[in-house]
Amino acid sequence: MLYRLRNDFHLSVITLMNACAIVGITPFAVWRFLRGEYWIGLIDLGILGAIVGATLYAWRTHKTACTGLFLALVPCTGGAIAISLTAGEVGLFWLYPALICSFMLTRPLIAALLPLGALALLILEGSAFSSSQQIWSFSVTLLVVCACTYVFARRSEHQRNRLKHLALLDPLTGVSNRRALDEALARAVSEHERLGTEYGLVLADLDHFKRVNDTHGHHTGDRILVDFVGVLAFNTRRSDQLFRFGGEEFVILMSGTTPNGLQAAVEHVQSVLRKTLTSPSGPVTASFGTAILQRGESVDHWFERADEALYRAKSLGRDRIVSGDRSTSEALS
Ligand SMILES: Nc1nc2c(ncn2[C@@H]2O[C@H](COP(=O)(O)OP(=O)(O)OP(=O)(O)O)[C@@H](O)[C@H]2O)c(=O)[nH]1
Repeated sequence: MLYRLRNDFHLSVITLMNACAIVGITPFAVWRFLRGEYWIGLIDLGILGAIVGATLYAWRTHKTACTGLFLALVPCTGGAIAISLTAGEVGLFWLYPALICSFMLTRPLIAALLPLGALALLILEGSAFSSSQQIWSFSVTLLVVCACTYVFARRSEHQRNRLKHLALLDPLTGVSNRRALDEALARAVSEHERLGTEYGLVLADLDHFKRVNDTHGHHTGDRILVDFVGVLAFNTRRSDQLFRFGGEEFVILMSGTTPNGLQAAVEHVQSVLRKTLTSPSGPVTASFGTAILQRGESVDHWFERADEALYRAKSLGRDRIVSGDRSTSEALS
């Protein structure tokens, strides 16, 4: 539970809003009932019920984007409109917290349009305002708050996306990192189980890379890693996904592939590497371990088979492809 709260920004905002709603709206609902204002008390309870229900839905289904939109639209904006129409000008103040919550729950543009739409509706209906001066001052303050919050929300959305991007990319080669690989492998296994999509895994590791680093320095090593990634990326399909697993080891996740297709794809990459990848002292080669995802197989077992195949490719002399799908070790040079 704590893990999900820490790692899912939208779920944490929805849960926080739920907690604030319970603490903030319940006393108002009780107070309204005690004063005999049953309609407003019922609206408060309706808002509370919608927020609690939507929060439970988000926790169960992981559908935080549509839950956020629902919360911004129905309990926040709809609730603020209902309170304003029932309670008059004192209810108008609820549009401000509704506005702030909408920006936390959904995309900035939608969040900006919701309070403006609510304001237009309330002005047209007219009963919530006591004078035209009040309409002007309320409209101007709401517009100012809306514009400032929009700018702030756009900036923080941009920064959040950038952080997410950086957290999943390897800074040297620009390909996805190990964290992204873990997510992609879990997705592949689940899709294989649900839809039967075939997946192939390729572990590619540069041969004697330590020697290259020791002889020519880390700058040359880095350049070779970048060239290696270029060959892997440009000689596989656009639908194939490339990851840096660590050091000089990379992973290619291929979808919709058969054992023969996987073998042919890796042979093609290997032949291009043999012709193009060089260090100042000569060609640089790579070893490959491959494995096709089997029915009912876990991520760990699938990865282990490809890793063992790579280990065999290294011990058989390097610069070769070994498949982890065959019961007997088969090495192709
Ligand atoms: N330049 C550079 N070197 C790296 C980077 N990450 C890991 N390495 C180096 O990669 C080398 C890996 O060495 P080993 O694990 O012994 O592998 P190897 O020398 O390629 O030997 P085999 O894999 O058995 O063929 C080490 O020297 C690491 O320092 C990096 O980002 N840049």
